[in-house]
Amino acid sequence: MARRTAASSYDEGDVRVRPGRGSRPRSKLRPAHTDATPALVIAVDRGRYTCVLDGRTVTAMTARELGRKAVVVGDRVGLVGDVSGAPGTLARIVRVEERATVLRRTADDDDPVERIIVANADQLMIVTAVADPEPRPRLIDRALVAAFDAGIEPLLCLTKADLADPGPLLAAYAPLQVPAVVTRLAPGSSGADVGDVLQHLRDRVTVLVGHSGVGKSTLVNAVVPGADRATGRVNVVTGRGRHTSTSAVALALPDGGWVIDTPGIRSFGLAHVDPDRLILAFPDLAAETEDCPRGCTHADGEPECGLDAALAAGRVDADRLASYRRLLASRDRQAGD
Ligand SMILES: Nc1nc2c(ncn2[C@@H]2O[C@H](COP(=O)(O)OP(=O)(O)OP(=O)(O)O)[C@@H](O)[C@H]2O)c(=O)[nH]1
Ligand SMILES: [Zn+2]
Repeated sequence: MARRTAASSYDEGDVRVRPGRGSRPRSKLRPAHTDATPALVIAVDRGRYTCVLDGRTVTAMTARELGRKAVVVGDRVGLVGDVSGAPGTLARIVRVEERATVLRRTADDDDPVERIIVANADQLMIVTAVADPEPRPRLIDRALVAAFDAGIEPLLCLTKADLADPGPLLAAYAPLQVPAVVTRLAPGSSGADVGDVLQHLRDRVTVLVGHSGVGKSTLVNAVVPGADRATGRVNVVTGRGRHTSTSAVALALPDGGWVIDTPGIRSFGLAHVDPDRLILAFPDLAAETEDCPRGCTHADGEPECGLDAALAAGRVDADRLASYRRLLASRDRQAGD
């Protein structure tokens, strides 16, 4: 029985399982690799992991003892072997630290499995153009739900404010009290005037999501000098679309913090989202659900939902409740909708 427990913990990929204070012989367990060097995974490409430690870049592969556990961008790992980063060297990842947050990408036609794409992000920047392409509020809603569910703080970024007034979109999201920033093309330049975006990014690990053409690469180039993310829809050299890579990559911000660009995310799987968890992101509303019937989803039309009583009594704001319920309902829509 005890053996099964241990084996299943290993299946979870937790290679840091330690013997319970000398109660079992050490030799039966994996080496603890107390000498492993801590590093951060910033890119993944065909079984090779780009890691940074002490400001240098080291290429690594996963050690066999990790089993099938996936290592993703943002993971904090332990490295052994040659960690010099010298050309041609390859270190080994022997452990993956417990993840504070995980962001999942929904299953789609190309890949039927829902996968973790980024670990340990603390902010999700949802990039939307105010025009060209037109905003897609349902996608914004779904990204917000994914963020709230993952315990990652959302940040709304409205780009191309030189083309249209961001006011209506800001107003539409105001009841959710999500922080928002606005960017535009800097006059006479192809670069973005990123305004106060930087101050929201400093010292944080921010994942960027947004559909094609919203100006995500333009934004990354403006906040990470030298990032050299390709902009524009088509690669002029190859003539092909430039979606050659679908994996995330972390880029260091000059003043501390990371931005993680995610070319692969088209939408989020929300089927797993639990209403009891989502409402925790709305403490004012959550306080009104204590007397809800068991199993109440707090959705529109739920009999005797405490939120309706609170609304009738004027204890909650009607726009905020409507926004919350709209987000809740976005779980039931098609992923790409
Ligand atoms: N007018 C205006 N155009 C912008 C702005 N930001 C980006 N663009 C333009 O919008 C187009 C798309 O920008 P990208 O940065 O490549 O967009 P992206 O989101 O990275 O697109 P994908 O890589 O396809 O996902 C480019 O032609 C940019 O020059 C802006 O603030 N205002
Ligand atoms: Zn309820």
